[in-house]
Amino acid sequence: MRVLVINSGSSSLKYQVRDTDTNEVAANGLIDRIGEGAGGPADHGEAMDQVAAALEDELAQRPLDAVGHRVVHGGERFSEPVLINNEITRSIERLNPLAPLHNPANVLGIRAIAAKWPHMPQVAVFDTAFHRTLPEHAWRYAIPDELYRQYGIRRYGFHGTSHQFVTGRAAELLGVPVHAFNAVVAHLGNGVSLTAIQGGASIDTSMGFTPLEGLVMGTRSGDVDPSILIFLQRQGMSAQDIDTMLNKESGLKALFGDNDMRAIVDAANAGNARATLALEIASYRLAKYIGGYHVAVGGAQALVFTAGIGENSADFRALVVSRLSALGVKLDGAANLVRSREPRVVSAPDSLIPVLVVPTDEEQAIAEATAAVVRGE
Ligand SMILES: Nc1ncnc2c1ncn2[C@@H]1O[C@H](COP(=O)(O)OP(=O)(O)O)[C@@H](O)[C@H]1O
Ligand SMILES: CC(=O)OP(=O)(O)O
Ligand SMILES: [Mg+2]
Repeated sequence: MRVLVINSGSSSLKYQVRDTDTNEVAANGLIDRIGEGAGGPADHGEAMDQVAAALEDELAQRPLDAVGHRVVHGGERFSEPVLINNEITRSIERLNPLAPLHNPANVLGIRAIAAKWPHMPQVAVFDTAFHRTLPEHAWRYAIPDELYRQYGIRRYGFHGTSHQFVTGRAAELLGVPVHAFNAVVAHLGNGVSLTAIQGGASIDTSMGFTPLEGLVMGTRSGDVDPSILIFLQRQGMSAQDIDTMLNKESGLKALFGDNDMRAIVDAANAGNARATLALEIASYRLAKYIGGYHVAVGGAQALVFTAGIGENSADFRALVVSRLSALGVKLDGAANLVRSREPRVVSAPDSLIPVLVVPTDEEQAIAEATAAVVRGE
C-alpha cells in the first residue's frame, strides 16, 4: 500500500511517501518556518499545498492509497490507530488544549488533506496510545480527583509510536518474545522520554499530562518544583510567558545556550564548563529515572537507547551508563563507537543488563499502522 505519512510539529511538517509492502521511501521532505513569515508558508493548509505540489510528479506515476498522521494527543479515548471521519477530527480538536504545540497542527493537516482529496482514507496514529496500558498508580497524580474528572488531568505519556516500535525491535534482537520482554527504553531526541516496559507493554513513562514532564530536553525543562511556577506568576509572569519559558527556553538550551547535542559535546571536550555541567545534569537526571524504571519493571532485560541523541551520541550514552555501575551495567567501548542504522548491542559481555541501540522509525510505524487500519485489520 502507498501511504503518505504526515508528522506535523508546531512550526514544521515532515512528510514521507512509503510503500508498506517493500518498506521503500519513495519521497520525503520537510517544510519549516510555518507561520513565522520570512517566506515560510502562512499556515498548515498552505504547507499541505506545498507538499501536494512537491509530490505532483510522484503521485502522477502512482496515486496514494491512504494518508497516515502522527497525532500527539489521543486523550483517554484513543488506544489504537483509527480511521478518521469528521467526528474523530472534532474529538482530536477537543484535545488541543492538552498539547498546544502539537495537536492544533495535526488537526489542520487532517482538514487540509480532507479538503484537497475528499475521498482519501486518513488514519490517526497517536503518541499516547501505547501508554494506555499504564496502571492507575502510574498515571494518577496526587491531586484532587475533581481535576481528573473535570479536565482529564492525569499522566498520558508520549512518543508511544517510537517506544512501541523500538521495544519490538529490541526483543527481536535479543530473541525474546515481546510479550515476555521487560526493558527500559530511552527516546532521546529534541523531546526526551523514558518508558518502563513490562511484558512488552508500557507500565510507566516520564512524560505526563503534556510532553513537558520528566527529563531534561532540548528546550524543555522536564521536572521542576511546581511551586516555582506559582512563585513566578506572583512575580508578574503571565501563563503564556511561563509556558514559553518552560517549553522553549529551558533544557539544554538554557543550561548551555544551544540545544544541539553535537555542539554541547564538542564544547565540553574543548573544556567549556557550562557544556560539561549541562551534560552532567541531563545524564544524572536520566540515570536516576533508569534506576527507578529498572525497579518498576521488576528487573529490566535491556536498556535501550533510541532517537537522535540515543542513536548517534556515543559520548552521551557513555556518560549515562557510567552512572549505572550500581546496576552492573557496562558498555563495550568499541561497540559503543560503531555507527550503524542497524539495531545492535553496545554493552560489555559481562554487563548485567545488555545495553542496546535501536534506531527508531516513527514514519515506518505510522505507515504500517495506517495500512493495517485501511485494510481493516
Ligand atoms: N551525530 C549526532 N551526534 C550527537 N547528537 C546528534 C547527532 N545527530 C543528531 N543528534 C541530536 O539529536 C537531537 C535531535 O533528535 P531527533 O530525534 O532528530 O529530534 P526530533 O525528532 O525530536 O526533532 C539533537 O539534540 C541533535 O543534536
Ligand atoms: C511529544 C513530543 O515531545 O514530541 P517531539 O519530541 O517530536 O517534540
Ligand atoms: Mg521526535
